[in-house]
Amino acid sequence: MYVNDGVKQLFQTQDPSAQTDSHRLQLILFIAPIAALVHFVLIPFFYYTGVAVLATLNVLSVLIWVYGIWLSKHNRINLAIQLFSCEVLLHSVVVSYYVGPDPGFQYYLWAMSSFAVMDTSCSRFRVFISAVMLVLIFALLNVGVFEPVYELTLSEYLPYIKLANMVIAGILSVFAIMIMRGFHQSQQAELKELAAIDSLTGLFNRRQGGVLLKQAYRLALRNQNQLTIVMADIDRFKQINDRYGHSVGDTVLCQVAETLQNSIRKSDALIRWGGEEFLILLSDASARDAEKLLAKISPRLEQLYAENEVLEFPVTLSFGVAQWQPDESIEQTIMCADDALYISKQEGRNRITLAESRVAESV
Ligand SMILES: Nc1nc2c(ncn2[C@@H]2O[C@H](COP(=O)(O)OP(=O)(O)OP(=O)(O)O)[C@@H](O)[C@H]2O)c(=O)[nH]1
Repeated sequence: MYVNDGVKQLFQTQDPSAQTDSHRLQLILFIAPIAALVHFVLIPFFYYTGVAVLATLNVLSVLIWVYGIWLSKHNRINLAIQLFSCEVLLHSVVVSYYVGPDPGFQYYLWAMSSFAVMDTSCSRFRVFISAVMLVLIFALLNVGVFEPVYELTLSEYLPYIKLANMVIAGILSVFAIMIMRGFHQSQQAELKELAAIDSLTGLFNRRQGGVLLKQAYRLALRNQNQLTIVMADIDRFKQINDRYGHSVGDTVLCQVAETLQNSIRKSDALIRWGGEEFLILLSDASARDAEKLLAKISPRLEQLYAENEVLEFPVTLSFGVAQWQPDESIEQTIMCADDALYISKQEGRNRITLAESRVAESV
């Protein structure tokens, strides 16, 4: 698996609309079956309490909620939400008209207002107005704007029905907000990750590299640990791009990144520093330790070339190594590693150069 596979997956789930849809679908798949079940239970209730019109209305409601589930599963979530809003509105008004506000069916309008704002097909203003309308209609029904046409025969159960409706509607409303909270949190986590990761290779990007370098520097300063910086650069990478095209160049970059990643310890950090340049941050390691570690990389790259059917020459890397000295800043160490890398390039590439002044001190 390439190092960047994880990031590719990240990008696949990164489409914000796809993410919103998965959260809205999750919400619908929780709410709609409950709503359909409640309506289903109400069919015999209204039938035996003598309000046949409401029994029929509940049959229609069950069908609407089931159809809404089908629509949602077929990527028509906004239409499903609009349909649910209309159903709840119609149901609340008709039930209040026939039996008044006492059974508390109008509370579903209140819950629906937080659900209706999830319709992303309309402007924010329209969605806001629709949700506020639902709340206003709830308020009107709740104060008893209609004189009930029927008197329910099981009126002694009305307080319990009202209680159940209030609790169910309230929980649905809380659940809707919880889903949106989860969505917001997962988006924040992904944004944080995207800000730190290079999209091609899946390595830390230069921005995050700066943060890691500072952390490692402070730790080394406090604990008097060794710290070594390696600058690595792919040799004649332009030729690879020019000869085989940019996408092969990208693949080579990812393969090199993966080889480097597999060659360092988990406690070390590999950063994509520039186009075809990498920075390796080795904690608790001297320049000599780094040299030994880097010596293992060339054979691994050669092996990669042997397995590659496109490239006609092996990919090689030039390295510059500098061990941090307690009296210098981390920027100075990076500059030394960069100078050492320059020497590697000057001397013919595919080699490791240790920053001169530090080698004697580090052995
Ligand atoms: N495919 C690909 N190419 C890149 C990327 N970033 C930088 N490059 C290319 O890397 C090449 C770097 O070329 P140079 O700076 O001349 O270095 P080089 O050819 O490796 O030569 P030396 O470093 O001197 O060995 C340029 O052609 C850039 O376009 C990338 O993300 N993908």
